Amino acid sequence: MTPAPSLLPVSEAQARLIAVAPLLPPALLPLAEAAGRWAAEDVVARVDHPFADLSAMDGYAIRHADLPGPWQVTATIAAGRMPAAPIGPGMAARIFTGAPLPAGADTILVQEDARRDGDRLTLAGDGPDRRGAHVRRRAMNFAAGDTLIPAGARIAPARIGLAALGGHAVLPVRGRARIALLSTGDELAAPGAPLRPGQIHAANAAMIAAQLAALPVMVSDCGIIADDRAALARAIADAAAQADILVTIGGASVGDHDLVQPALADCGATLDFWRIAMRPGKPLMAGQLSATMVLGLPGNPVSAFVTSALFLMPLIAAMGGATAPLPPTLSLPLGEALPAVGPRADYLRGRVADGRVFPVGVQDSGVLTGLARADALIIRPAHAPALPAGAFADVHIIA
Ligand SMILES: Nc1nc2c(c(=O)[nH]1)N[C@H]1C(S)=C(S)[C@@H](COP(=O)(O)OP(=O)(O)OC[C@H]3O[C@@H](n4cnc5c(N)ncnc54)[C@H](O)[C@@H]3O)O[C@H]1N2
Ligand code: MOO
Repeated sequence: MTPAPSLLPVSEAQARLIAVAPLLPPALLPLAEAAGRWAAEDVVARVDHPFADLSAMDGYAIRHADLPGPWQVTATIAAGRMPAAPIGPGMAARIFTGAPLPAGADTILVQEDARRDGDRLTLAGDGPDRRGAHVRRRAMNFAAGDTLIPAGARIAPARIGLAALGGHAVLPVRGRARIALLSTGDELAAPGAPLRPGQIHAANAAMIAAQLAALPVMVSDCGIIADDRAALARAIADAAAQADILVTIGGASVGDHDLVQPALADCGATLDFWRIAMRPGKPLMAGQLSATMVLGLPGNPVSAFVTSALFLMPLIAAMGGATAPLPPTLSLPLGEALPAVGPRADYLRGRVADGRVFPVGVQDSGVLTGLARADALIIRPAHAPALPAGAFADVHIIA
């Protein structure tokens, strides 16, 4: 048995990978295309929002000191127009949501609380409960010069809206990572292809491409390469030449037919690390071939999925400029007791229900049915003690 100390802890392996991840070149993209990328520089507001004190309701702009009225309505102000004149004591302006208050006004009387008779306005309900009621103050959202999206933050939909409000039509981001997927193994046939005796359908490339679908990537599936060192080396060299990240799948372990590492060496690749203290995913390898980052994922489908979630997806985020590329963790109470953990951190397939997380399915790295029902990975650190039901455990959400 391989002694535990030769296995690299997960967090150390992630840190090493992120430390050597090269940044993709910067680009300016229209707002709609920038969604899901990471800001390459701070995005700074070019205007105040709101640009002035605005009404938040349809009603009347008044002076709070004039309550309880009555008032003389002297003007009408719609959104998109500026008030023509200030209002003086006893005066009110008809105003609509989003319109700027006239000088002198400090409060909005909502129309449901007002009675209008010609230009005469009286209080019909409770009226505003405070000075400044229903007024959105100038720059209460942001002021010109404020940072709207810090460099390295993911550009989520609300941030697209924020950038548009702040005066931006294009955003500084980084290019999409070109990912080449190379599956290896004599036993693999393409999905849907007829099976020769001894063969199975290759599942991992399609699964990983789907896992990356929400990330800024261009995925090329370079197909299945037989367990032949020279053929594998040729395929690796060809695929790496066109990719920012080459992902091999299978052949990462120690068997006589696990040829990825020797084939990578034949191509002149350097190996940064191999074998992680995790289950599944132990045989993961990481290295570089010229400017291309190389990740060698284990072939077992659950191992491939978990190492993709913990290493490939963070690598893509790091190359895309993310300041926090690692998957977020959430602490949830366990739905059932879990045993103590050995020298490899355990990533159990779990399902969240009623605010608790339950292990789901057979926990074997070759059995995909459990993962297919899972929406979380329950993280059990190496050497962690047994936990009773109700104890908290960290999870990564994978759904
Ligand atoms: N003596 C040892 N044997 C193994 C060790 C070890 O430390 N010593 N590690 C085990 C662990 S842990 C894993 S994980 C696997 C990973 O091995 P490989 O990366 O070399 O993967 P393969 O042998 O190529 O395949 C493993 C398994 O997965 C199936 N497979 C492969 N590719 C695909 C694909 N694209 N789609 C679906 N299924 C795939 C393959 O047929 C095998 O059944 O090694 C252990 N062995
Ligand atoms: O990494 Mo392996 O997945 O433990 O079977």
